[in-house]
Order: sequence, then structure tokens, then C-alpha cells
Amino acid sequence: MSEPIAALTAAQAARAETASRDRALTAAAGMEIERLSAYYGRFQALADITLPIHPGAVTAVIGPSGCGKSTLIRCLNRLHELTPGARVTGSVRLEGVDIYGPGIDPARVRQLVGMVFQKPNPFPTLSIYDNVLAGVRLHRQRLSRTEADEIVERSLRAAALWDEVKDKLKDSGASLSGGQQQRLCIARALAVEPLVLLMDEPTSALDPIATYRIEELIWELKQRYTIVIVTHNMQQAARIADYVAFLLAGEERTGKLIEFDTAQRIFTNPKRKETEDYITGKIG
Ligand SMILES: Nc1ncnc2c1ncn2[C@@H]1O[C@H](COP(=O)(O)OP(=O)(O)OP(=O)(O)O)[C@@H](O)[C@H]1O
Repeated sequence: MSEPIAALTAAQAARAETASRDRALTAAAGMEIERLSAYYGRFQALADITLPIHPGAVTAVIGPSGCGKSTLIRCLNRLHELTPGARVTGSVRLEGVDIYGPGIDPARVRQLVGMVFQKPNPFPTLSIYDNVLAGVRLHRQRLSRTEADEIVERSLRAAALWDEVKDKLKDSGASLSGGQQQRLCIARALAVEPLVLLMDEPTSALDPIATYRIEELIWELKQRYTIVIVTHNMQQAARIADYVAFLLAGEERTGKLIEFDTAQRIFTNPKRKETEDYITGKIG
């Protein structure tokens, strides 16, 4: 078991800090979702989902509106349970360790499995510089100026934003364009050294050029991170995904996994008729 994963409990978090940094530089982590069901109160939003998230690859989660795509990825970093009345059964393993297991610190899980949302959400009152550091400061009380500068530059470079903002780091995050704001949010997520990056429709609020830049960035990021992206856009899934999970909800509105395969198989030769109907636009 690798060092940062073994140290998901709060007690070991400090020792894991360095190991996590080293690891993030070298290898991406895989996840295994097994018999996962998710509920909002008595309503079952997802039933019995089992699929692998392959390391260093992009997995796209697709399916019609309301089939449970967002719910699924929110279960991968324990965000789902923050909704009052929400709960999860089954397991999600990160490098072999069940993130729902006893003694696991959810805050640590959310650090290792980062999230970027649909609408760019930089903190409007914070500068670009402080936006990048916002998550880091939750985990590290003491941060020298040199360390902070290094994290800001490394994260902004990784998010392909450094050249555009390096001369105005003290400007408000809200002064940037929508696409730049989304890359700032990606920089903020990367600054805490995650192993996996979850993206919930990260380009749906962006114009085609900003979308293209984010897609290019996702290509670069998968060299170092495992990425799971929710998208409604089939062309986007075909362009960027290595693997695709197709979900569908029946009349009872509970989402189920219909098919998981390589993107190439899903888009050229899906096994299930429902998948073919969805990707050809007949349903959804
Ligand atoms: N906070 C909540 N309380 C109760 N039900 C919810 C809540 N959030 C989502 N749901 C329900 O759970 C189901 C799955 O929602 P989810 O947002 O995960 O679907 P989705 O596939 O991501 O949809 P979309 O593509 O429209 O974003 C839907 O029936 C939705 O109405």
C-alpha cells in the first residue's frame, strides 16, 4: 500500500504530506468502485455501480440528465454525504484502500481526490495568488513565502494559466475570463497535490475556444493525474476519454451502469442497444 493512501487517517496525515507530493510527481492512482449505491433520504439515486477507474487515464461518465452522473463522482471523494440525509453503501477503493472504511478522514480523501465544478467558482474577494493557495491553507497552517510562491507558480503552470497571469497575481480571481477562471479552479485543485481529479461538466459554461483549452489541458494532466469527467457532450467524450461509463435511470429514476468500456468500443461498437441509442441521440 502506498504511503499517502495508507495515511488517510488524520493521525498519519502529516507524514503523508511529503509522500503525497513525491507520489503526485511520479504516478497516478487507480480507483475501484464496487456495488456502490447512493441515496438522498429514501430516494435511491444510484444502484449497484461497479467499475474501475484506471490510473493515468480519462474516464468519462455519460448519460441523460438525472441519471446520477454528478452523484456518482461526488461519491468518489465523499462530497455526497455532505448533503443532509444522503448516504452511500458499497465501497470505493483508492489504491486498494476503501475511502469509506473505518478511521478514514473525509477531509484527507477530498485532498487526494480533488474536484472541479461546472461553474468556475474562484473566491471573488481573493486575489489570483490567494485563490490558488486557498485549499493548501486549509491543510497547512505554516507556509513560508518561498513555499507559497513555488506552489502558486507550479499549480498555475500545470493549469496552463501561468503565462497569462504571472504579472497580475494580486488581481482578483473574478477579473479573469470564464475559461481563465476555470483554469484557476483547476490550479487551486492541483495545489493540494491530489492523485485523482474529478471534473463535473467543467466546460459547459465556456465558449468553444475556452473549452478547447481545457480539453488540451486535460490531455496534459492525465500524464500525472487520474481524471474522471462528467460530460453531456459526446464529441467531447470521444475527443478526451480513454474509458467511458454510461449510466441510465429507469422509471423509478435510479441510475444504473449500463456499459463500461474503452471510449473506442463505446463510440464505435457498443455492446448494449441503450448505449447506441444514447450516443446516436435517440434517447436523452
Ligand atoms: N440534493 C438532492 N436531494 C434529492 N435528490 C437529489 C439531490 N441531488 C440530486 N438528486 C436527484 O438524484 C438524481 C441524480 O441526480 P444527479 O444530479 O446526480 O444527475 P446527473 O446525471 O448528474 O444530472 P444532470 O446531467 O442533469 O446534471 C436525480 O433524480 C436528482 O433529482
